[in-house]
Amino acid sequence: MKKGIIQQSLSGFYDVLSENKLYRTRGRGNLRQRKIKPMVGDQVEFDSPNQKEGYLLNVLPRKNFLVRPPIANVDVAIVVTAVKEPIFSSNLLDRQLVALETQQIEPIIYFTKTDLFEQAEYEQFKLIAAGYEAIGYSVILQSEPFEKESIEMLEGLVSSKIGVVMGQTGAGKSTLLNHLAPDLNLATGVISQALQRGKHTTRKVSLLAINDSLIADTPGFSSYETFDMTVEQLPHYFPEISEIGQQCRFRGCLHLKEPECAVKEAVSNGTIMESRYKNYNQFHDLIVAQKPNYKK
Ligand SMILES: Nc1nc2c(ncn2[C@@H]2O[C@H](COP(=O)(O)OP(=O)(O)OP(=O)(O)O)[C@@H](O)[C@H]2O)c(=O)[nH]1
Ligand SMILES: [Zn+2]
Repeated sequence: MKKGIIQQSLSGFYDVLSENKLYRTRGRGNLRQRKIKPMVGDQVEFDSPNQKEGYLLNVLPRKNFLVRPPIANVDVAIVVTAVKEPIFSSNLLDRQLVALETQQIEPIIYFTKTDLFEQAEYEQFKLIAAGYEAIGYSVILQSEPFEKESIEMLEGLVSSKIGVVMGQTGAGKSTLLNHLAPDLNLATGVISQALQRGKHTTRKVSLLAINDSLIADTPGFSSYETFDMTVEQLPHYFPEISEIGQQCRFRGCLHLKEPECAVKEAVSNGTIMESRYKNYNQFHDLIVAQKPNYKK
């Protein structure tokens, strides 16, 4: 029996990376019976009689997983966010950050397309970037497309980790990956050769060996799923609200209409970004609206 990590999944087959070799495996019936659906990033045990193909025997427990993009056991997520084209949406960014917080995945916010800004717009946007940095997130705001400093900073942040690149369609995910690994073709080439198939396609989630990291390239999205959490949980997924909320008068304050709310105070004095608070309120309302269907 061997151990490995699912690198890619396609129509019932799972490509498993194990000691730098790739095996094409299928799930055994016992996985289906146990209603286990293997996903990219899963640590698995498998049998491979002919050193090339095999059977998945077991999926080891996941430390976390994302639904969109579907991937398990991630340490960091590079949230690729265009400042323009597609237009910047703090709402979409905050949704992704909340999803990552629920799974304790460390976000790295990478802002692209700043070159499409006038100088004044760029200066303005710096305030937004600084706002996210103040929350404690790693933020990379490039001034030239994929300049050396930005790429090196990113390399440092993902070093020896399992990561995922996520973001809206057209945000620049593939372009960023190509800059991160100019030898990407080579790396994926090796993998493809072993399986005798063509070049890697980006329509699916798949893990790529980039320097000393494994990074998943994922298809972009244009909308986002509902919130699988309670309104009481939501504040915990906004680190700054969670922290400042400890000073609210009432325990369990949801920072909405309650008096002597430290969070609302922090919004009015500018310590908490207005856009974050607005999005917090909107997510709260969404959770309330979906409550009838909400199952614990
Ligand atoms: N001007 C400018 N264009 C960029 C930048 N980053 C990416 N682009 C362009 O934006 C377009 C979309 O980039 P992709 O890398 O394909 O975007 P993606 O996020 O992978 O998109 P999907 O595959 O649809 O999810 C391409 O034409 C890129 O050349 C940037 O920083 N500045
Ligand atoms: Zn409060």
